Amino acid sequence: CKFIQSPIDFGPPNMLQAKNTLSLDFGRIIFDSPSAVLRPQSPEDISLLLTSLFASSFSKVTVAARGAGHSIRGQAQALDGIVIEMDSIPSNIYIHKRGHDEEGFSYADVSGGAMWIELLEESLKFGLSPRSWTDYLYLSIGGTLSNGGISGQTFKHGPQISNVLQLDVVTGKGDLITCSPTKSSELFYAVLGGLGQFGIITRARILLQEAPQKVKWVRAFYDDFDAFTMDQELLISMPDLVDYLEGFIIPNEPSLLSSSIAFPAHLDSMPPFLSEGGSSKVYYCIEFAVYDFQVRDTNVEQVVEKITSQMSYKAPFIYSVEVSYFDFLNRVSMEEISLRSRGLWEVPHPWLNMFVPKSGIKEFKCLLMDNIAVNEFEGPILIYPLLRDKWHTNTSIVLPQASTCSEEDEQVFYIVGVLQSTNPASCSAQCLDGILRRNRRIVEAASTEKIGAKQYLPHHPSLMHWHNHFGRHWNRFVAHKNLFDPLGILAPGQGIFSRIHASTL
Ligand SMILES: Cc1cc2nc3c(=O)[nH]c(=O)nc-3n(C[C@H](O)[C@H](O)[C@H](O)COP(=O)(O)OP(=O)(O)OC[C@H]3O[C@@H](n4cnc5c(N)ncnc54)[C@H](O)[C@@H]3O)c2cc1C
Repeated sequence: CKFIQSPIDFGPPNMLQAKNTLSLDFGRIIFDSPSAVLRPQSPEDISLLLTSLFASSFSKVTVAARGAGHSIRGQAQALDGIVIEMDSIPSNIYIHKRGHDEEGFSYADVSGGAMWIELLEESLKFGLSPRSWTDYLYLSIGGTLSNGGISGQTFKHGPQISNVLQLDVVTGKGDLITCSPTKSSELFYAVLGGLGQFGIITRARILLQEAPQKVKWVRAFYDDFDAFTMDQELLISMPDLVDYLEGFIIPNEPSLLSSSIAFPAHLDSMPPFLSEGGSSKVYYCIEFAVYDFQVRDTNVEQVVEKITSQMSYKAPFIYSVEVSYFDFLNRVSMEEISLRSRGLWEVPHPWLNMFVPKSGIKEFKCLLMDNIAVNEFEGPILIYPLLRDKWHTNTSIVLPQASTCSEEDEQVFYIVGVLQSTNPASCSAQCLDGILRRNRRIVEAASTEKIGAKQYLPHHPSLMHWHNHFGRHWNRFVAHKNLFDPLGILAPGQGIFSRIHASTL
């Protein structure tokens, strides 16, 4: 890249000509090109840029922080604006291991642009690890904290945004602020799950725990949805025994095989996907794990036996393997390698993720299955329960409102991830557009009071839809925008707020 004249005449020095890759993301659906890219060397570079833009009366330049660019709908893009490549700031991982007679926690200080895989590798050197994960580790710290960060540990430890002790943030005014639950707490909670709207995370302090050596990883199959969800809810009621819980809908055999690449068990005696009458059958799979700390006096086999003896899976279809903790957490990278080798990684991904109240999960499943072509569906469909009290209500993330039922039922809601890939060889632009329209129909139908679902990693077509998405939290979200990024400079790719001139304030 060559240095070019920056779109503002007083910006920091590392402003470069935008590269084509900056208009690309994992979704490959939106391709908005910026005018320039900033590769900061420090948070101060970011602060200088935003201070300059904020002070400029007539600038309409927007700024998007880009972590790993694994968004689906252009959320880290900035049309004609500036993209900040967060990985250009050194990862600077500092691990604090709590001493035996010391109060407090072990934690890691890490740059916002570092990837979770880097943090895992570094913390393991100290026998430590973050508690809460995403399934895929090549995502940036700042990117997932701007959304939520969920995986099979979330029922036990909460999402990644519940496992942060402190943040350094550059606001849309250019102020560089250290915040925590007790210091500048409004900014701290606003930024967590805040879709990049209030500030750029340049450093995060992440809670760590002792890392296990090994993991016992179990998969059990069901052909009955009620039995499947009942067992999932049973497992999340046993956090002393279970360390991780997820689940899948398996629409067809290739879907099972492609989601089993990292699971080194022989699945040769799988249940048949065609019923005797010739119609296709759908299965459900619970995936749970028990961590093996080895040094502790626990027999992991006995723990697994205690759990499985209470489950109602379709016998004999249960499989278990033992893998290292690192391989378990990094399991999706094996799928990435396989998909890349078949040219199926860098393809459009019309993904849809929804939080669904327990009271509406069966109806949502029927809505989904009525709308997808079961035989042709490519990619996993994740579905697993989460517990509401593991999420701080002050953060910006939107959870579903439970409409009816008892207090106990309101505690549980599900994440459903429809993680579809489309192969351009068999799915044209028109076909992709059809899937996006279908997803929108599902969102509309599931957002009614009857199901009461909310999108995770949301994308909405209009301000009115965003208003509905946030519901009773909309006013708080707008108030935070006015406080921390009043000119609407940050994260334009989310499509929530418009950029305004300082002169119109
Ligand atoms: C293969 C794959 C697997 C995934 N698995 C999971 C999963 O298991 N659980 C889960 O919760 N999510 C998952 N995701 C979704 C993922 O968490 C989000 O897409 C996340 O935003 C990706 O992080 P990123 O670094 O790529 O963010 P980007 O796409 O770079 O950015 C996302 C948004 O955050 C903003 N942003 C980026 N960095 C910062 C920062 N430092 N400060 C403030 N704002 C910032 C951007 O401007 C943008 O608006 C997965 C995505 C993929 C592609």
